[in-house]
Amino acid sequence: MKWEKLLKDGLTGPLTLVIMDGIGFSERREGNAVADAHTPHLDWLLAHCPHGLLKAHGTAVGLPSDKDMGNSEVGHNAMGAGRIYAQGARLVNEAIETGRLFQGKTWRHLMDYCRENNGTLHFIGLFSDGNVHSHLDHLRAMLERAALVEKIPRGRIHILLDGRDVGETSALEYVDPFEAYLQDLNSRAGVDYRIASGGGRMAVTMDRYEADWSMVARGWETHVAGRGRTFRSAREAIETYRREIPGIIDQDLPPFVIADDQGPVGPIRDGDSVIFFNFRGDRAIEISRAFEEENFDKFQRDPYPKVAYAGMMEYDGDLHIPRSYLVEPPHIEKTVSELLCAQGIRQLAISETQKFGHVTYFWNGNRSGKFDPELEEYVEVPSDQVPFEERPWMKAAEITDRVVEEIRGGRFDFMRLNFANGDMVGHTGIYQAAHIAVEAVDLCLGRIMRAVREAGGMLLVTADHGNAEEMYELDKKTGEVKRHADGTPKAKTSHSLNPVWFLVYEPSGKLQVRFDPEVPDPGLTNIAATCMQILGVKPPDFYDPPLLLFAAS
Ligand SMILES: O=C(O)[C@@H](CO)OP(=O)(O)O
Ligand SMILES: [Mn+2]
Ligand SMILES: [Mn+2]
Repeated sequence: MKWEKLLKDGLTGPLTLVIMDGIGFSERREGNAVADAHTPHLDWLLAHCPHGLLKAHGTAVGLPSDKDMGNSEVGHNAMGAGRIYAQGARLVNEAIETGRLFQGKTWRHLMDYCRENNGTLHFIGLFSDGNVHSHLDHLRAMLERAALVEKIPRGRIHILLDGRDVGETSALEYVDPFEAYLQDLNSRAGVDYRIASGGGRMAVTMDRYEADWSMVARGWETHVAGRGRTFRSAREAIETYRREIPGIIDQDLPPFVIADDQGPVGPIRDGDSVIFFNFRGDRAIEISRAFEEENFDKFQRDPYPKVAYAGMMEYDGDLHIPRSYLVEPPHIEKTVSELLCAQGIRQLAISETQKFGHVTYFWNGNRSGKFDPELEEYVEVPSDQVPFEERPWMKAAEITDRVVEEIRGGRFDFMRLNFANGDMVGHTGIYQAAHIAVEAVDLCLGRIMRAVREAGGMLLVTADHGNAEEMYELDKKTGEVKRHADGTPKAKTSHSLNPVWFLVYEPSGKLQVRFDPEVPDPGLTNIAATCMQILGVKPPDFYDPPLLLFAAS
């Protein structure tokens, strides 16, 4: 029993932290699947328990500006690290602005390799300015450098269409200006740079947590082999697929290969250099492994060209994936799990596949290993392999089964879990499904509340960023809901800028919990110290302060 502090305060059960992925708070009712859903448990907590709102986007989570929405990586990093770290988006900006990116040995090697082999320079990555996984400004800065300064004669760009961090059918708003930009660059620099292949980010290449390797295999066929349905241009591919598959949104667009009279314009061959320009790791690890691992058994790589490969960042600091990268990632040290392990606190982390790495790898500062296998258990419930609007309940019930069992069993002092529903279903843009997703989470919350009450433990409920509470596009200037010509609202598939709840359920009432009004600008980074405080471990001074006060302490 490690809950000495909890016991002293009169608690007899563990501390449980529920992260409702993508369930933020907004006062707006229209398009708000959280406010609209039947959520008696959330409502009860809001009516009877101490609660407050936390900042979960922008500079509060280490992003370049407050115009940047939150996301799972930065949200879980912030929760687990207890303080703000400058995140990938910001670090890449700085590396480009100072020119450091182009002076490093990785960039030099990529340039030399394709120059010496008379090879082509390839870029693969998420093609938008969403700033969650990538930013087009980074791509353009590298293209410019390669063309004008390095004078690499041939460049090929493999574009993963977004529609998940930006408007759901916005692909052409990126493709058209980019084609014009390439044309201008080609004539200014006397080079031949072209879009070579692509596809929706949920159809090819950007799988995560090994949920579906076939996505990466399809990406390999498309970008590397140059095999697949061919089109004259990316625009033609997008327009054709939209016509053929009514209602399709960008993230799901099938793969396409660009070909001219000579055939595919940009398969990847021996002697080429390849840059995967996403800075975020989860969806970049599998394709990086496919390029780098000699012995690779996830799919047949045909062909497997000999190339110089680099990622924008190191995506996994434990496993060192990829071996070469352009920008140092944030070095997140002394995360809360590590500090709690040092005090012998037994911890469970659990989610389903889609968010498993979020409560482990992201929470632990982008590390895939455990700090102390004796004290920690990580549980992954396999996710369904279906479009999530078809099963909006996802694996919430299975996660809850295990959590309830562990609350009763008393094997852990601290448990953290992530419910994927609000986010994964929110990203589909399908309102009815998001509504059901939120209700599924609330139903499970009720079960966890009961278990916590019976065990005499304590429960914290929060989220990593918003999504399901804002399911319609809003006009940036007027704040009004955007509409199609027929008057129906335009679906929004991305995260939001909204804050998230922090709810405290201490059913015994013995702790007399209240929020500390002195805490300035409460945000996700305050959660780590709050958990430590409840568990009786003094948070370090470099953590942002705990949120709560206890009359009993
Ligand atoms: O699906 C993802 O990769 C992102 C959105 O780009 O969502 P989250 O940050 O919630 O994982
Ligand atoms: Mn998330
Ligand atoms: Mn998301």
